[in-house]
Amino acid sequence: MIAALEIDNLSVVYDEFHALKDVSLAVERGESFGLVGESGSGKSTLLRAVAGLAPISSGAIRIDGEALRGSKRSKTFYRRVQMVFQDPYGSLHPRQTIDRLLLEPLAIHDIDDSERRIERALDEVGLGNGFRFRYPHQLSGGQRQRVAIARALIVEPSILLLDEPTSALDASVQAEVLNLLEQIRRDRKLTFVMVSHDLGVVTHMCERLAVMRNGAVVERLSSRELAEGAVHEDYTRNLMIASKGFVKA
Ligand SMILES: Nc1ncnc2c1ncn2[C@@H]1O[C@H](COP(=O)(O)OP(=O)(O)OP(=O)(O)O)[C@@H](O)[C@H]1O
Repeated sequence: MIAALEIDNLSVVYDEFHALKDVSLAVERGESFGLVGESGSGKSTLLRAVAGLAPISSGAIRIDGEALRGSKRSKTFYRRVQMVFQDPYGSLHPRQTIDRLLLEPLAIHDIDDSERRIERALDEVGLGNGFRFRYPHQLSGGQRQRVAIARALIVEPSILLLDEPTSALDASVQAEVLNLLEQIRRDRKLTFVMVSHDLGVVTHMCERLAVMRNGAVVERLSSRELAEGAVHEDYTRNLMIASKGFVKA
């Protein structure tokens, strides 16, 4: 079976600095895959490279078997991968209504049918049509993140890249948004790649994960293995100790 996302020997180099070194991963369709690692280990860079937001120095990224690189990537390629960032304030333009914010990706991808899609997306993230003409500052943090999720979903991607999607939220709101994401993944049969510094969140949401250090993958394991402390690297054990509330290694 063709993997939803295949990353082969991917490297990203900024000037002389190797932010990613020969990273290889395969994520199956419908799977929720986690990326963990200390700050600066390259997790966001990996997501950004898949989304076309970081320059690929060498290696390949395939989505549903289709490999395209650099400027040769088509719009439909990008449409299949959407990203949700940690800080919805940063990703939602403050002077645009929710309606405008949702129309923007539709315009970029030349998608008609905006009325139906906006209604469906808002409904799906638990915000009714009443939110359409509000501005981001008129929403709570959790509601803003729901808008960011709706904005990613509206172009009907097959993969959602989630970069610390709930780290900026209070604990109870965090659980609500994680449950919402899980529901959406099942309903839409989406593939997730999720970055979180919180190992509890990753093991709750993902079946398998990769541990990153200094731009490389140092260990791959299942969430069950992580939860049971069946890890090989001391580095992974240290991440477990550092992650608040996670099983002590
Ligand atoms: N545009 C850029 N130019 C130069 N260096 C960059 C750029 N983007 C990221 N880096 C560097 O690449 C390394 C990896 O950064 P990245 O944001 O991927 O780490 P991360 O694991 O996501 O960290 P965090 O958990 O703190 O978000 C860091 O050392 C960072 O400074």
